[in-house]
Amino acid sequence: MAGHAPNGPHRLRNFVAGEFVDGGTTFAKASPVTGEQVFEVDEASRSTVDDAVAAARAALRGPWGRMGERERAEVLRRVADELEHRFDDLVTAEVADTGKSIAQARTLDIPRGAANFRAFAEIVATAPTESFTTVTPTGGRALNYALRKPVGVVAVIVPWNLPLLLLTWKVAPALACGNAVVVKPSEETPASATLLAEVMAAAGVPAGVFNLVHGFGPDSAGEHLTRHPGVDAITFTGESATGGAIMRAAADGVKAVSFELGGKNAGLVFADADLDAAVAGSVRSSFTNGGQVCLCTERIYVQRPVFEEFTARLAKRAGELAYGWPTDEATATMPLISHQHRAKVLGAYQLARSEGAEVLTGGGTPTFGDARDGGSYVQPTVLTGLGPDARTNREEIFGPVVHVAPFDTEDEAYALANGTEYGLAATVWTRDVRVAHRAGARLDAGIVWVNTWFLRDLRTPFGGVKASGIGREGGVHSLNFYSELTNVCVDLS
Ligand SMILES: NC(=O)c1ccc[n+]([C@@H]2O[C@H](COP(=O)([O-])OP(=O)(O)OC[C@H]3O[C@@H](n4cnc5c(N)ncnc54)[C@H](O)[C@@H]3O)[C@@H](O)[C@H]2O)c1
Ligand SMILES: O=C/C=C/C=C(\O)C(=O)O
Repeated sequence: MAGHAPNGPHRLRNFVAGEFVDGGTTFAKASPVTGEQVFEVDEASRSTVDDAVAAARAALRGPWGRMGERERAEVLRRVADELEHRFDDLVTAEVADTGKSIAQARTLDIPRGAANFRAFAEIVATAPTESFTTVTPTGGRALNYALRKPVGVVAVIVPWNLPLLLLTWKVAPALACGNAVVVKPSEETPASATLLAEVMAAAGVPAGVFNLVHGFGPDSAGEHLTRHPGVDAITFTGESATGGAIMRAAADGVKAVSFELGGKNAGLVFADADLDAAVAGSVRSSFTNGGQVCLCTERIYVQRPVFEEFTARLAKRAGELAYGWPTDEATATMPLISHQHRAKVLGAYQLARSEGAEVLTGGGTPTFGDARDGGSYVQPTVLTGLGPDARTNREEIFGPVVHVAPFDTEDEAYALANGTEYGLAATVWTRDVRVAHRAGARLDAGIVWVNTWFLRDLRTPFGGVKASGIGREGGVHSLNFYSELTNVCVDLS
């Protein structure tokens, strides 16, 4: 990001009321690839968070608050244009923060940023509201219709795995509905969010509509923001335990929350499946982004007649995933986000062994003989041999690891898949259309993919059941969270 004034090389500031501002203290952001510092980040103090919330409130009283839906949609399209204009800078920022491959950042993360703004420009401009004609007690008529109004100041708190994608997935509908936002990206991924602030300014988004505060969770910008009395609603993506902490913080102000949380997602491979597609799809669903996608598969259940073949092929493919620098086009792996997260994932590998798992491939760390040995890499890992009650099969690991086990009947497959506290996504591989539809009905998950994974239509409901979330975002569901409906009842008699 060198040379992009006003941030300057390696220094990432907060963005409040249309200006980049210091935080008082700074923290270091390290590269997951080498462990070396890549950015110095200004941590927002409590008073910076106060200023950001006040700026957002003021913006609601300004021109932004008087714009109609179509005008806001036009602003969103300009933001998308500007994101595309800054495409290469955003790719560089995302790769620097996460160590993900440049090929993935170019094809998934950054294009989805612009797509989120274009999608919600369209959705907000076309979504209808309800209207009912009512018979009054005297036999006359009354007309009811609902008006969408902004919720107000929305706090947006997001994690580090798909930084720009997940941030814009919330900012775009929040702005589409006329809110002002204060966003707090993960302390691990401050860079693309800082560029988004520059994009907002360049696209002519009025000052104060988009504010950015950097920092950590507890006793830092995250907690200051979620406890702030000036915040009207909180939208959060991250771990289920953090969701609990934020819910407690939100309780005092009785703030609306929308939560997209953790997962322990199952893949089901039926014996009639196209096995080539099931293997290739399961490699994607287990190892994309280093397994650091909330939707990633960490448990695969395979119908017994194809269990041996599927498992051998999956393990072979996992062992062949190419290491490389993020800039190498062929790179298919990536480091975990930090040494701390790597310690957690290696602890899970160790736990699996102590529970009696057989390690079919991986299970440790690679060595490179170069600067990457200072990074946070682990080997893609395939495990087998554990029962459904093993902690390895119940607790989210959030790394490139999957456990494979056999099943016999369809009923057993659903019981195994549903046997965790989580319920975000499931992936089903079958050629039987009846099984496909039954799986959709029987799986306790917010999203069921059949013969595919992570295929997204931004109009569809997205979220999790059980510990995987509260509420749905996507399409009109996002509009429902980011706006308040006022029902107007006019007696016509
Ligand atoms: N369901 C989904 O759509 C989805 C998407 C992506 C990631 N995730 C989940 O996110 C997790 C990985 O991300 P992570 O490690 O960054 O999650 P995390 O919960 O540790 O952190 C997420 C964000 O919350 C902030 N935070 C932490 N504690 C806070 C507090 N007490 N108050 C306010 N803010 C606080 C962090 O600084 C960060 O910005 C995994 O569990 C993954 O499944 C879920
Ligand atoms: O890591 C979680 C990925 C979430 C993906 C989305 O929120 C999305 O595709 O909109």
